[in-house]
Order: sequence, then structure tokens, then C-alpha cells
Amino acid sequence: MPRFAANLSMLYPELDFLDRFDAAAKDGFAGVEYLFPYAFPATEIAARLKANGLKQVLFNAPPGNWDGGERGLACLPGREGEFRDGIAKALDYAAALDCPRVHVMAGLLPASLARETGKATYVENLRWAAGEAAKAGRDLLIEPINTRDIPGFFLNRQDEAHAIVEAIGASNLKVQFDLYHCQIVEGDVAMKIRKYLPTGRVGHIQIAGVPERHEPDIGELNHPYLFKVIDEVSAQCGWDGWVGGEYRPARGAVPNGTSDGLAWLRAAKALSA
Ligand SMILES: O=C(O)C(=O)[C@H](O)CO
Ligand SMILES: [Mg+2]
Repeated sequence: MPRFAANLSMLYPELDFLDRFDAAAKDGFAGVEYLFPYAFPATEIAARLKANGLKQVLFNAPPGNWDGGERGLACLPGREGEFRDGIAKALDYAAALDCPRVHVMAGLLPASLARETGKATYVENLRWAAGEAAKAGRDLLIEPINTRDIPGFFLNRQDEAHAIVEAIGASNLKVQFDLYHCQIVEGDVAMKIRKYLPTGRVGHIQIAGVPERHEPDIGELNHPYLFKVIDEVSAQCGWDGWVGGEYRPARGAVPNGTSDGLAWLRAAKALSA
């Protein structure tokens, strides 16, 4: 079975962020991911990881003005300086947290901007950032996201993401394959696992129930089946990444709301035992 990480931006909403590390470890997660560490000193987060024997497997580079609605800077002409400063900051945190990969959000394509212009900026920014990440020994990930959750998001489809990664040709630039977004945008998830894992271009997988983005055992995707497909393909091609549970617990921010919803994780572990 794949290794599972808890997404601490979404799981354990009833707890303060720094207390979520302890909860995830107690619930049997071996790794954690989250959107942004920047509100906390890296030393403080590193201490929580160490105290709980957790691996930091992923976080995002600074996305621009998140509260103002921005969702990344990578496709935005004129913001290259800020983009580069954000990558430098992310790589500093990645070193302090011993985190092997950083997700770079593409951003919202402005209505007034031609897609080709946004794409040229995106590709140039990624090329530069992948070079910096390579020097720091990290992978850089890009993630197709559905436009119901993030209207106007620049990167939506798996094939587009893989084409961009192939065209740039940096071995540390990879795709963050979020099965939830994939199901909403294009479907055929199992076949896409079979198609893309063997390419070596998938750096991380994320899961959630579709369409509510609750636990993976709620909704239209059959995760036990997909875990078996991931296992089977991994055995053939050597994929050894992490699967992040990135969902909003159905019971919400109530005590033990996340822990009580982890039947899907126990079932996945039982399958591999
Ligand atoms: O929303 C997602 O699926 C993500 O993985 C991003 O990191 C946050 O938008
Ligand atoms: Mg995701």
C-alpha cells in the first residue's frame, strides 16, 4: 500500500495548527503536508515533526496575496520578482523541514491575458524555479486544479501538466496528481494512474471523496480499488511516492472529527497487512 500523509491545512480543523502534528501521528499517519508553513518559524515546525517522528512530505510555495484571492503567481507576467522571492523562501523552509518537494501553484489567468502569454510566463518561471530547486536538492511540483474549487485557475488537466513538465525537461519538475481534481475535471482516474505513474513525472498523489471533498470513503470514487491500482503499478514501475489525504472531514471541527473518520485509512492498512 502507498504511504499516507495527513494534510494539516484541512484535517484536524478543531485543533491549532501546531497541535495537528501530534494528532496525525497518534492516528497512524507517517507523514504530513499542508499548504503554507510561513506563519510559523521553521524551527518550531521542525520540533513538532521530530517530537512525533513525522516526515514533512510537501508544502506550497508562497501563493501571492491569498486573502486577496490570489492562488499562485507562476502564470502572471510582471510578478516574476515576487515569484522568485517566494521560491527562495520556500526552499529555505524545505531545507529546515527536510522536505523533499514543494508545490508551486499556477495562479489565476487574468481575463484580460491571452492564455499563450500566461503559459509563456508560467514555463519561464517554472524553468527558473526548477533550476533553483535542483541546486537545493528538491523536487518542484505543479498541480492541475478544478475550476469549481478555484475559478480561473490556470492549470486544470493532467495532460497539460505532463506536457509542460516534458517540455521543460527538468528531472526534478513533476506533477502533483490530485485524484479529486482529476475526477471532477476529466475522470478515468484509474487509467490515468496506469498511464502517468510509469512516466516518472508524478511526484505526489492526493485524495479526497468526490464531490464533497470529505473522507475518501464518501462519494463516487472507489479508493480501495484505486489504492490497489496504485500498488500494482508501483510494483511494476517503482513509484514510491506519498498519498496525501487532503479533505475536509465530514464531521467538521468537532473533537475527534478527523480521527473518527479514518476508517478508510485503517481499511487501506489492513489490505496491505
Ligand atoms: O487544493 C489543492 O488540491 C492543493 O493541493 C493545493 O495545494 C491548494 O490549493
Ligand atoms: Mg491537491
